[in-house]
Amino acid sequence: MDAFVSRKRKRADVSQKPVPPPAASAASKRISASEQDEESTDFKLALLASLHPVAEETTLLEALLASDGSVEQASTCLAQSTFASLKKRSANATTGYQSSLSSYHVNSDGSGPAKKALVKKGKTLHLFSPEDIEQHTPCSIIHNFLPPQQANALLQQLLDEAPTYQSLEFKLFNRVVTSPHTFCFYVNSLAEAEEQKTEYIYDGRKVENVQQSLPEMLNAVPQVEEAVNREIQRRILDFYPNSKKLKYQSPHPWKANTAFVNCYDGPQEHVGYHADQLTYLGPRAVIGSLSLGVAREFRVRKIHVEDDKHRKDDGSLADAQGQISIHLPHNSLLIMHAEMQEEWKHSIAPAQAIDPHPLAKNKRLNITYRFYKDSLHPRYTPKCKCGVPTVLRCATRKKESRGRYIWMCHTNYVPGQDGCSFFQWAEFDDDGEPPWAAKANADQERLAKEKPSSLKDEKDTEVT
Ligand SMILES: O=C(O)CCC(=O)C(=O)O
Ligand SMILES: [Fe+2]
Repeated sequence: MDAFVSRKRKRADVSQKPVPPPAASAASKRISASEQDEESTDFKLALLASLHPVAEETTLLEALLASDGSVEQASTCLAQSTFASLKKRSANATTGYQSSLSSYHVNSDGSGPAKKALVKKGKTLHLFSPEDIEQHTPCSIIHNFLPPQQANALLQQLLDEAPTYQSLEFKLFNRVVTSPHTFCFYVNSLAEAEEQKTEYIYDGRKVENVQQSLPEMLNAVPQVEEAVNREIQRRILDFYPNSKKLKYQSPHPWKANTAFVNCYDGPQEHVGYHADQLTYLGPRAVIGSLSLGVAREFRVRKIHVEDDKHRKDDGSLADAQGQISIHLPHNSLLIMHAEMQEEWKHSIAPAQAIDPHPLAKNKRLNITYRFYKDSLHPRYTPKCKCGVPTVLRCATRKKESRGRYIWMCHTNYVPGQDGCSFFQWAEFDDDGEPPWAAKANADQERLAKEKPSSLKDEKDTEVT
């Protein structure tokens, strides 16, 4: 979500290409430009999707290509319906009907993740069962996760708060465009909320609206942590080469110390394809995502290396594979595993029809529990030439740099300000810790000792 939000705020003139840094080496320039191009296409698609919520993503992409990358021109074509292949989004059946992969002649023998692309370009494969989902995507799912009454109590607390959630507004061609859903950011204590507001940077600036997690959100934390840690271990044993954790994946227990809550009110509210920002999570991050209320489709697609095999005749990058749709019913916990953010993109698709939920009516509430690492606090991460802590990105498109991490200037995202295009390769040890981790941990231990014991208990007592 955070990464998607960043793209939308990036700049009003989205057709403008980012300028490469003057002091960078030629190789670095290529990598930076490639990564930013990829970002800018997704950004443009996200803008177009918010302006034309019923158009298919392939239609948006075609309109963008036909308009030489100009969002304004593509939007005009789409609005006038002059774009020859303008299609309405296909009517998704209401989410939640069971179907089986056997109808696709897929052999799921449980011997690790499926290697071959099983869904063709332009097609959507719908998955419902936990076995199919973990075989063919980097996710696992637990249905009926919380005891039903606990899930309803949590949903009710979020529904009470949802009217205060905000959608982001950004300017496009002198129009104010609104993000196609609302959200709120939560941390586990008031002290942490204060720290987020004063020390952390999002989209190149501080954020004002950080809330303390609701009692039922905190109540669910031990269950979420237990399930996510169990699923991480199972994933490693059953799916990773030699049953070993991935390089850069943390060997330590996963904790849920922050949460983004998204509210999708009605079938058209959605979030476009994105990968979550890794700046405070670090490489190979795991995310626990709890869905409540109306069932919706979570779509995933693999990011492909930019090579001739994946190039279309016009030079643009084709999606060699279609998308996979994971159906997320009320009270399901989806775990996005360590290979997800670097290698795949995800979205919540608009729906033509939904089944109203008895409590939530047309709303879906989603909590993405995340683990912010102390060692990636912005006091430690590199600052760009603008003096702002940088954003962590993973190179995905170029074969020669795929999988490498980069610290980049964040200030591009501040409206009215140009960034400095700073970037620097990011180094991590095998466990995903940056070179300054030992100092950060020592600081943490010192702070914990200095903290009066009344403050140490704060998390347990200050929830109202
Ligand atoms: O609503 C969802 O399930 C996904 C939300 C999401 O992708 C995000 O918060 O980054
Ligand atoms: Fe996301």
